[in-house]
Amino acid sequence: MISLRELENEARAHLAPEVHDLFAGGADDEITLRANESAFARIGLVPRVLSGSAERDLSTSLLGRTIALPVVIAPTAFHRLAHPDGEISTARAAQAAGTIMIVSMAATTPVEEIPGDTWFQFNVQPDRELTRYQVQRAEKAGCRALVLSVDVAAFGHRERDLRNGFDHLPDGLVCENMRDAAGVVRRIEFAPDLAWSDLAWIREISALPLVLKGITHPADARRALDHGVDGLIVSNHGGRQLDSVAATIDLLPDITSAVGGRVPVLLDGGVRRSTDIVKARALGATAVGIGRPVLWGLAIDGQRGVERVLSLLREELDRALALCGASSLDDLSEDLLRW
Ligand SMILES: Cc1cc2nc3c(=O)[nH]c(=O)nc-3n(C[C@H](O)[C@H](O)[C@H](O)COP(=O)(O)O)c2cc1C
Ligand SMILES: CCCCCCC(=O)C(=O)O
Repeated sequence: MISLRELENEARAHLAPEVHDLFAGGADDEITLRANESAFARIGLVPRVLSGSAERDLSTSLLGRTIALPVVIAPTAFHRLAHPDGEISTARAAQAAGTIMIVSMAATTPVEEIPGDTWFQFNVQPDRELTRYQVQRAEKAGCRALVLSVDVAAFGHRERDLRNGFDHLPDGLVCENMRDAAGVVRRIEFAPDLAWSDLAWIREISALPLVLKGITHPADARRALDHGVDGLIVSNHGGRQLDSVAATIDLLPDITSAVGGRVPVLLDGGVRRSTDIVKARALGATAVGIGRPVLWGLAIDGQRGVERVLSLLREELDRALALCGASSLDDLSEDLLRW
């Protein structure tokens, strides 16, 4: 397979239809889901030539670490629905590619068993003691940052899942990171009362860097900086929460300009080609996250499938940099774009 698009098509044959829908789907009319990808296509590149960029450096620095390419694994639930080795395979592929995996609170593998350079994503639970336990578990397991999803005041209305009646995991699979201190698997709940003032409490329970995922408004980006967060992820949850949220690549410039380089800004949603990464970098993102492509690779061929996803992006990105006349990601700036 020679592109993420081909992998996406092939994955359909490797998944039960209702699981494919669970992974592929978005909220309501899936306007945001489609917009994420189509917005990238609306931005044109204006490459430079004769710049002598014989060698390209694809690495970037993120929260004190160097990653080999500016692509991280966005947190996605239920990897063992895609492949029996689930999150372990994903993590090994991320490790082989020299990048970070953000482990989901809804992972089907305990965070302690997931190897490599990991961050831990969580939603604050109404039972704050459960959240405290999860966060401390992740820290003890060696995760290097916490990613708090802030776009989950309620659960998105996913009509494909409602139509398919997909409302629980098959026997034998559970959200392993939802176990409480007694080992009981608790249901994921939502906390609409979560507020900026709760960030201080999260700081109290963990010393790890804190990244907010699901920032879309520049005023919220500024507010997050006032609260001392360590990073932001511009995300609309891959179109799975509030439908009609603007495409992330369209939201990015206002956020990076509000942040002014004070903390890293990542973007996820619809990244399927290296030219999408070039556009995000040119608009100030440090790195991008990929969600569904990882699940497609995993469904097709486990660890090797995810490695293929990452190596395709790496090869494409190296070529795109050469064709843009860039030697490193820092050479990508807004003047290479035409809106
Ligand atoms: C099947 C699936 C499960 C997801 N699970 C989570 C999750 O557990 N936590 C979270 O913050 N985001 C979750 N997301 C959202 C992703 O982290 C990410 O924002 C989104 O997938 C990016 O868009 P993309 O799939 O177009 O790359 C999920 C997305 C998908 C498709
Ligand atoms: C009630 C189960 C919630 C799983 C959360 C995973 C997620 O965020 C998603 O988009 O799916």
